[in-house]
Amino acid sequence: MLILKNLHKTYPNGVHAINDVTLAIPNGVFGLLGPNGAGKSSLMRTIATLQEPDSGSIHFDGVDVVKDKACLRRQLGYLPQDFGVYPKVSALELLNHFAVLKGLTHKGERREMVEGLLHQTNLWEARKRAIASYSGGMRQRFGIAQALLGAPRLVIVDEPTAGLDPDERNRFLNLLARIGEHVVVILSTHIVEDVTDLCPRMAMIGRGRVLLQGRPQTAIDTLRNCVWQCAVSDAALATYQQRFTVLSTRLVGGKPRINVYAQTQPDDGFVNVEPALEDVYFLQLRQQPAVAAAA
Ligand SMILES: Nc1ncnc2c1ncn2[C@@H]1O[C@H](COP(=O)(O)OP(=O)(O)OP(=O)(O)O)[C@@H](O)[C@H]1O
Repeated sequence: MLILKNLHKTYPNGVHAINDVTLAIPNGVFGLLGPNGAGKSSLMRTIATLQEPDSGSIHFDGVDVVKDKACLRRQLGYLPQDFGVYPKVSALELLNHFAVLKGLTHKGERREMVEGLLHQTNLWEARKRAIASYSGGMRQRFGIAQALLGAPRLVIVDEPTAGLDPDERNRFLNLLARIGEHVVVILSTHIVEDVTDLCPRMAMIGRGRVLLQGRPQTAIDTLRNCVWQCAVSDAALATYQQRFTVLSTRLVGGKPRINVYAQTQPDDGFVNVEPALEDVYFLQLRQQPAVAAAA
C-alpha cells in the first residue's frame, strides 16, 4: 500500500504543481488521470524520489519514503514519460546492461530475469534487433521490461500509451494488468479510456489537486440520468455553450454533437444517454475552482 498525505510541491517559478494531495493506493493498476499540466509527472517524480515534496508524507508499506529513499528505490520500477534512450545496441544487450546497473550481479540469475522479461513483454523474437529500429509500442514494452528488472513492488508508468496504435495500446495495457495482479502499478495518463479499460481504482487531478478518487464505475454511476446528448448546428453551438454545462463536443458526420450535464432535459431534442468516464472527467474539469486556486 502506498499512502500519500497532504503532499505539496511548489517549483521555484511559483507553480504549485502538487496541492494537498492525499491518496491511498493498493495493489492493482491505479489510474492517475488529468490533462496536460495537471501535475501528474510532478507527483510521479516525487513518489519515485527524484524530487522532494515541500511538505506532507509518502509511506510505502509503512516505510517513510522521504526519509528512506534508498528503501523505496530498491522496490521501484519507473518508466518516465520520455524514456529517451534508443541506441543502436540490441534489446538483449541493453536490458542486460541495465540489470547489471540495478545490482543483479549473479550471471545466471541475471540471464534468467532478462530473458524472462523479454518473453513477458513479447520482445523475445526481436531481442537481437537494435532498439533504434523498434516501433513506438516496442520501445514502450522495452521501457516496461527495464522497469521490471529486480522484481519491483511499486511500478510507475508515466503516460505510456500516448502515440501508440490501438493494437499496441491493448498489448501494453494487458501487460500492465498482468503486472498489477501482484504489485502496485500507477498509470499516469490523459487518455480516459486507459483508465476505463484497465483501472479498478483511480484519481482525477487538475491543477495539482485531487478532484475525485475511487472506482471508475462508482463515479460513472453518479452521473446516471444527468448526461444529455443532442446534434446541434455550428451556428447554435456557442449559444448552447453559454446556456448549459457542455461536457464535450464531437463532430459526427461533420455536425457537432454535444454532451450536456443537467438534472432534467435541457431543451427539446436532447436525449438522455448512458454516462461514461469521459463525462465524469470533463465535469470535474469544468467544476474546478478558478485559476486563483492553482497559483
Ligand atoms: N521543473 C519544473 N519547474 C517549474 N515548473 C514545472 C516543472 N515541472 C513541471 N512544472 C510545471 O508544473 C505544472 C505541472 O506539470 P507536470 O509536468 O507535473 O504535469 P503533467 O500532468 O505531467 O502534464 P504533462 O502531461 O503535460 O506532462 C505545469 O504547470 C508545469 O509547467
